[in-house]
Amino acid sequence: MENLKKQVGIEAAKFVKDGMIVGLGTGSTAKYFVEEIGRRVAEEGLNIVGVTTSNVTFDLAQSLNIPLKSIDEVEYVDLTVDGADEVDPKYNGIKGGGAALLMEKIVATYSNDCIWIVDGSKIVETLGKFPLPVEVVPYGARRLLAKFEDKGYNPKMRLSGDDYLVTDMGHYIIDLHLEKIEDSYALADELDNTVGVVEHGLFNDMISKVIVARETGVEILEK
Ligand SMILES: O=C[C@H](O)[C@H](O)[C@H](O)COP(=O)(O)O
Repeated sequence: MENLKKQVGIEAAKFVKDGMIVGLGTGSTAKYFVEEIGRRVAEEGLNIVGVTTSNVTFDLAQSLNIPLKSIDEVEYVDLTVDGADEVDPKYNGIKGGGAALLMEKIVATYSNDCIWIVDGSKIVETLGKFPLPVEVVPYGARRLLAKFEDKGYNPKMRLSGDDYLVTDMGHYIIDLHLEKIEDSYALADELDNTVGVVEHGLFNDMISKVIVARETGVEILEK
């Protein structure tokens, strides 16, 4: 599995060219992409600026001496490469398994192009088996939990040890165990309009390509 993740990380780095502003994703797959960019900066003199999507990725990129700016210091990002938890045939997906969805979605929103890197197990017919992360403000989080419960969304507060997990942006995560998302656009609209929800892990129409690693080889799926 690690080998598959590494393969797609390295493959995605081939889309990065000199002079680009590059969104650096988060997670166990995106880590290999960031490491490959770090290698190219060090060994090939690749000249890019990275924009990170979490504190973990910031620390990794900084340790690799990748020049960094925050999303507020750039007008746009040329290309963002990130992992995903599930991807459907419309190239919509679920992200946020690692609790980084808010920064990831902000960086993706200002990116001219986004690529996801996944192993074959993440490609699904219908989204929803993977619990959908919803980032919420702490104030009123239990009320929101009850509201989602009433809707039959099977919500669970995400924990870190015995406490609620706190995201890099200081929020909580409620995971919706939906099993099946019939209409990811309708659900995204509903969550976008729910008071107390800061962001959710449905990423609709945000990417151009998925690079998939399987035991049989790497495949690039283009929208
Ligand atoms: O919050 C985390 C991100 O959305 C990750 O990109 C996603 O969870 C996939 O992570 P991994 O590559 O570790 O499966």
